[in-house]
Amino acid sequence: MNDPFIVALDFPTGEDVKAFLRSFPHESLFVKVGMELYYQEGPEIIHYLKGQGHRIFLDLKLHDIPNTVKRAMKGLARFGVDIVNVHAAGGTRMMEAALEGLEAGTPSGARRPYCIAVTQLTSTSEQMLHRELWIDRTMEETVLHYATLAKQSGLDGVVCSAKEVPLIRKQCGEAFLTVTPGVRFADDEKNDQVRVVTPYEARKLGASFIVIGRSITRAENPAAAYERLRREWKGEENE
Ligand SMILES: O=C(O)c1cc(=O)[nH]c(=O)n1[C@@H]1O[C@H](COP(=O)(O)O)[C@@H](O)[C@H]1O
Repeated sequence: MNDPFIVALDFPTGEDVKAFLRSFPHESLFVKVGMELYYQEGPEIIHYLKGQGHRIFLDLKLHDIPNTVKRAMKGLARFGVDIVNVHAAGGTRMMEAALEGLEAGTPSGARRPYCIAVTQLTSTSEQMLHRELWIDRTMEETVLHYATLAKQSGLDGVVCSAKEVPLIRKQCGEAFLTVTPGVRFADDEKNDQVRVVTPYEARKLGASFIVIGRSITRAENPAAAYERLRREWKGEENE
């Protein structure tokens, strides 16, 4: 079944990943490999997960000068992952370069990975935006502006909070992907996340995919937590 859920495999080793995935012996998941795992295990873990039939969001959040991003993306395109990302704050020329690299590196006959841009991290509050980052606009205006830049650069979508999805859909169209972390069950700790919604709220707001980590990966019974996610997404467990 193709669930719109991307499970963040934020683990320090491949062994931890394998132990976690033993809870899902018959499932092809959509998983996210981020910095913690990739910086330890490298391309090997990508090949392993692909070999197990999982779809992959390789979340390395590239943010550098256009030439560097282009060349890095050219190499990443060879892995055959489904989604990669950059920071929209790198600007339109950097985002265009990311796409050029992906197009150049994708083997002929293969599909280019989707490229999406992080707008504002879901750990960023409105207050932090103004006081610390000196961004003089509201969170919604800022996220919408970055989404527009990503769209103008030819990217396939953005990473944002589900709270911002309705505005982005209106401005950037229904086909533009909205991938939304900062998802928690109502009784979960928020941890370092600030712009948080429940799975049911994310669906109501129109998120294309939700990214969910600790609520599943740190659950006592990950398979049961994943089933709860499926039920909540469908609205079967909401008042
Ligand atoms: O790009 C991301 O995936 C990302 C962007 C963002 O704004 N916020 C965010 O939490 N993430 C990632 O989404 C995952 C969320 O994990 P949990 O907070 O454990 O559900 C982590 O792997 C983060 O690196």
